[in-house]
Amino acid sequence: MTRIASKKIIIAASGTGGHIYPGISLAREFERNGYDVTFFIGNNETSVKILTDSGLKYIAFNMSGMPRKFSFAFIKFLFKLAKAFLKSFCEIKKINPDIVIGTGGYISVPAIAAAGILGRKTYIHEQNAIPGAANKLLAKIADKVFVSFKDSVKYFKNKNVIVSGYPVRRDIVNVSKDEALKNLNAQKDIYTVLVFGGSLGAVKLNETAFDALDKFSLKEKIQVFHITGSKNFALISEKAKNKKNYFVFEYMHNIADAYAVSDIVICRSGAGAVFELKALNKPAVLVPYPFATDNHQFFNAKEIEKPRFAEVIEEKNLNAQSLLSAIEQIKSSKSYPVESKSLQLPQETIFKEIINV
Ligand SMILES: CC(=O)N[C@H]1[C@@H](OP(=O)(O)OP(=O)(O)OC[C@H]2O[C@@H](n3ccc(=O)[nH]c3=O)[C@H](O)[C@@H]2O)O[C@H](CO)[C@@H](O)[C@@H]1O
Repeated sequence: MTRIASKKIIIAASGTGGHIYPGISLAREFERNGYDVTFFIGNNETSVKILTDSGLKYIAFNMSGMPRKFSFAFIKFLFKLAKAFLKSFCEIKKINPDIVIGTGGYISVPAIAAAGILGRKTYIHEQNAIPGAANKLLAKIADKVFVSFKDSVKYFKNKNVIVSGYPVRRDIVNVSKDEALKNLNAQKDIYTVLVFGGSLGAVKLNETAFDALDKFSLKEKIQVFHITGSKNFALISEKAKNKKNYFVFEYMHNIADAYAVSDIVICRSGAGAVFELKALNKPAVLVPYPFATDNHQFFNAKEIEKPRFAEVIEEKNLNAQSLLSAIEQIKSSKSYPVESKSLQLPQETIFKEIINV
């Protein structure tokens, strides 16, 4: 067993919470073990907002997602990619880590490629049931590939692939309900619903959830925490302004508290949400984002639909009535199976796999 000597690592992650939070979980695990962590992120609003709140060091790159069609925007993207590669190369030489980890988003591509050329150990984590284009490409050069889902091993042929699971943040699993109730100034013993549409929000889900919960509140006393994202925060806040026990947020850095107090969650099925719900054994209504690459959110949702933690509604079938029925179905079902929890968090598994080479 050879131990890696340098106590510095770089984590490249960008774009959405689903890519960045697993990077943060890994960063915390490396920090716990005395490592100095620097993030490479894209300079988009979500990435900067999450990293600033985390207090972790980061370097922002001028990068955005790859346009799907060949166009002027695509040529601009290639230009930015080349610049990001050069910048990654220089920053990796300066910081001098032995390890570079990519947890997704296009920033992983220049970071892992430059690290590979500089002879550093490189690792990637794929969150989704069906891998994205960037990770399929990077798997060809990375030393190891970590995946959340057992079924996604098949997409990485001839590679050193490890099923680690999704590194859910420690605070999400550790927060106590009493503490969370206090932090949110929430009521105890009242049916509590958390609504959110992934890290970027979801307009149709927001509006339909509001209407379904409006009907539900005529039959049941409920309390709602609704995270809207920026696009229709103003609209949902306006609709909810005269409603009792209906709290609207644009974004919640302390979503752990909202999970802890809720009896049911209505959300998209990004890998982050699915594995957080799984870790908490929390019943949910999932509405997969229909335009996710290869419909991966639908397949993510299967992870908790099969053991019946969740009702899944495809967006084409989403309306206030179908959502209300799913909520009522879950509320009346007493027996959601409780999974035994693994004692080792995925970030601990990944840390050990990387360090004990
Ligand atoms: C639209 C899109 O392409 N979404 C993708 C994006 O997910 P996206 O980031 O939208 O959704 P995920 O569910 O994977 O992750 C969201 C994360 O943000 C956190 N959160 C959210 C709202 C909030 O107010 N506070 C907060 O902390 C959640 O707890 C979760 O950890 O990356 C995921 C992982 O690759 C993919 O599965 C998704 O398909």
